[in-house]
Amino acid sequence: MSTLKIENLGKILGGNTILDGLNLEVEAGEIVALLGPSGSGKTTLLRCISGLESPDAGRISIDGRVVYDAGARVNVPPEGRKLGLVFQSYALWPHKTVSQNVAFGLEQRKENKGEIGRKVTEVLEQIGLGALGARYPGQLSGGQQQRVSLARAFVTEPVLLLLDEPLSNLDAKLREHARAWLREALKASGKTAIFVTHDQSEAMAISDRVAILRGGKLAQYAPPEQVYDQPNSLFVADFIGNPNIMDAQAVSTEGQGVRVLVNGATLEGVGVSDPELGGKVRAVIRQEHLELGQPGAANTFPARHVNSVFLGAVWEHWVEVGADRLRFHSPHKLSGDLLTMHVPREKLLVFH
Ligand SMILES: Nc1ncnc2c1ncn2[C@@H]1O[C@H](COP(=O)(O)OP(=O)(O)OP(=O)(O)O)[C@@H](O)[C@H]1O
Repeated sequence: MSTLKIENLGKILGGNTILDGLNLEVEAGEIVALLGPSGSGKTTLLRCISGLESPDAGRISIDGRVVYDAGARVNVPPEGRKLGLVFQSYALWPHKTVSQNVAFGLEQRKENKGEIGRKVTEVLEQIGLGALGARYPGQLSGGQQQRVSLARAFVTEPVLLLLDEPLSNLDAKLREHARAWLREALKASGKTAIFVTHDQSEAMAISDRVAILRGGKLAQYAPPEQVYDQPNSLFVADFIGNPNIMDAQAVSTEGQGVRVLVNGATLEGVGVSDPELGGKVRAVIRQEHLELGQPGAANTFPARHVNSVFLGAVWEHWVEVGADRLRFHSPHKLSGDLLTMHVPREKLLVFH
């Protein structure tokens, strides 16, 4: 049984369709990232799951219980959905200590005082804040405050955690550490979690599956490696990882393989969506799959070197091929104007 099941969810706001018959299932213990362009409906979806927003159509079940059903007029309020919410702003009480902040949800439920103390100590230990229970939020770093907000969500033993851009208030360096820590903490707790992020690497680093939204629908829902290596559409290929994209023409096909004409060169690639022979297609090459090749070798094409920038660990090089500018990385500086570029045939993705 899935911990979260969303069926045909619809939401209209200000006359616009924001969620458009969306379906999504999250298994127990799974971490799912909601990723998509601005305005694709990520926050609205999270708010509908939480009960803070009411959908207009469809059904939401949490842990096997229907919490929203448009047809049956079921709409369980947020506090009845057994959720843990973690906000971007942390939303901590400034005048309460860390322990008091974490205890708050349990006190609201009128749990036994001794039991509350035990649970708070346990969750603070678990989340690496054991020594900081007596401090006030103002005496903590951003990363520590984020941990408190997570501890506060954990302590109520929710069946599902909803996190709204949980790391976006941290500076870049802290954020990189925090994403590894957040995945570890969620996995150690065994909790099911769904989070919204604008950051692709964060989505991929933390989640088991990425749900990519486009116009209120699911564009692709798959593990991070699959979304990256096997995007199911040009939209997903382009959205994830900022790849090189060129106009091309499909010349012939053989099974999944497709031969394309790109800027005068004939290359072999993988057809993701059925290309029409002679028709216009788009050829996608990720930056790390483009490399220098030997003139005359298979799947190579000539290019003119136009620019290079040093990024520390690697050089980023820009080359021109016909009207296209392509980007690739290498550990070396480039010499020479005219280059031969190579792309392995399984790394050239062709979209209709
Ligand atoms: N109260 C509202 N009334 C009308 N339109 C709204 C309202 N709230 C949100 N919208 C619109 O709904 C769409 C989806 O918004 P939502 O915040 O869910 O997207 P998002 O994917 O989270 O975007 P972002 O990445 O920018 O946070 C946007 O076009 C937004 O302008």
